[in-house]
Amino acid sequence: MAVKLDGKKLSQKIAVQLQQDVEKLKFLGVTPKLAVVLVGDDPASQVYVRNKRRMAQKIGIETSDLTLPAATSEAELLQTIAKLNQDSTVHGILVQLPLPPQINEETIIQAINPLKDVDGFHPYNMGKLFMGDPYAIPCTPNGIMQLLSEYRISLTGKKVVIVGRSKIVGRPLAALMINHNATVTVAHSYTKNLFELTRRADILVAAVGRAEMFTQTAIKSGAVVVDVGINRNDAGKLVGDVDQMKVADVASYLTPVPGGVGPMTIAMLMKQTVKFAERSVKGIGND
Ligand SMILES: NC(=O)C1=CN([C@@H]2O[C@H](COP(=O)(O)OP(=O)(O)OC[C@H]3O[C@@H](n4cnc5c(N)ncnc54)[C@H](OP(=O)(O)O)[C@@H]3O)[C@@H](O)[C@H]2O)C=CC1
Ligand SMILES: Nc1nc(=O)c2c([nH]1)NC[C@@H]1CN(c3ccc(C(=O)N[C@@H](CCC(=O)O)C(=O)O)cc3)C=[N+]21
Ligand SMILES: [Mg+2]
Repeated sequence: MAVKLDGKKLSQKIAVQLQQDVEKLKFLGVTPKLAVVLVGDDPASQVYVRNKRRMAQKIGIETSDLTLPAATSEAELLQTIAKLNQDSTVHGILVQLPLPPQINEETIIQAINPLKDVDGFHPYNMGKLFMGDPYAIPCTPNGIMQLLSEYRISLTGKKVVIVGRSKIVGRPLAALMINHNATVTVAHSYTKNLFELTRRADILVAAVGRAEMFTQTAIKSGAVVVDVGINRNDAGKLVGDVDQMKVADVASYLTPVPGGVGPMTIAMLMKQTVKFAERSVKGIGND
């Protein structure tokens, strides 16, 4: 049976550390503040907003949630971002993706001050990441790396297959894992013979968004399996991209859904916000 990579447990441990960092900041007169902009009502984004609010409260981070109607124009959203960029009490800005079709995602991401870009999606931050010198690391990839590290799973020399090439998960994770000396292959909807490829992976990351599409036939015996997917199955239950029951028999380590990558994403979002707040105070923080 695979060992569970317990993201919920690790995220709680990180929250305790962050609580202390926030206390220090408050002593110096600074309260870390994260602004989250949600346009419309994407279901995965709503789960994110809810869980994020809960953890921020626990740590002592102030959050301001701006929910705009699905019909919001690009110009209106740009105005909202400009205000947040100018507001010196706001340390982190997150615009939830996907955005409605009338809004160009690239235009919006580029409008966020890269120094407040907690997601790390701005081309400046993506560029820094790909050059091996990140300023802000995207939260889901960062959470996966922290979780592997916690369980002493090394990336050096490992064959990694990432299924999915989105800007939220697949692309930045590939960059991070290259930076950590893994040999990385990124698969997507045009990949041929997908399971032949995934069966060769020492570490498989599933980030597709299709309920339980990976079964034991997709996995090498003893592989580490990271399930990023958040889907509803036919019964309305929250499930990942991996058939957990079947894969647990062949994998060495496996992230559960829920309780794996999701809580780590939120913990990394909190950590990045605190880091940005620390950088705004002279003399504390690492860089
Ligand atoms: N746990 C967490 O913290 C997070 C979870 N998620 C979840 O992870 C999943 C993926 O999210 P996200 O990256 O935003 O999704 P996107 O929809 O942006 O990307 C999905 C990727 O999967 C690829 N793909 C689709 N179908 C197949 C297929 N049959 N075979 C191989 N590849 C395929 C697509 O290929 P192509 O590029 O060719 O279209 C694309 O690259 C979702 O379930 C989402 O809810 C997302 C973010 C955080
Ligand atoms: N700009 C942007 N950045 C993102 O990082 C981003 C985004 N937009 N849009 C939506 C996706 C999705 N996402 C999730 C994060 C945490 C959980 C999460 O908390 N999951 C819990 C769910 C527990 C539950 O409530 O049942 C778990 O897996 O245990 C889910 C989904 C971040 N995303
Ligand atoms: Mg769009």
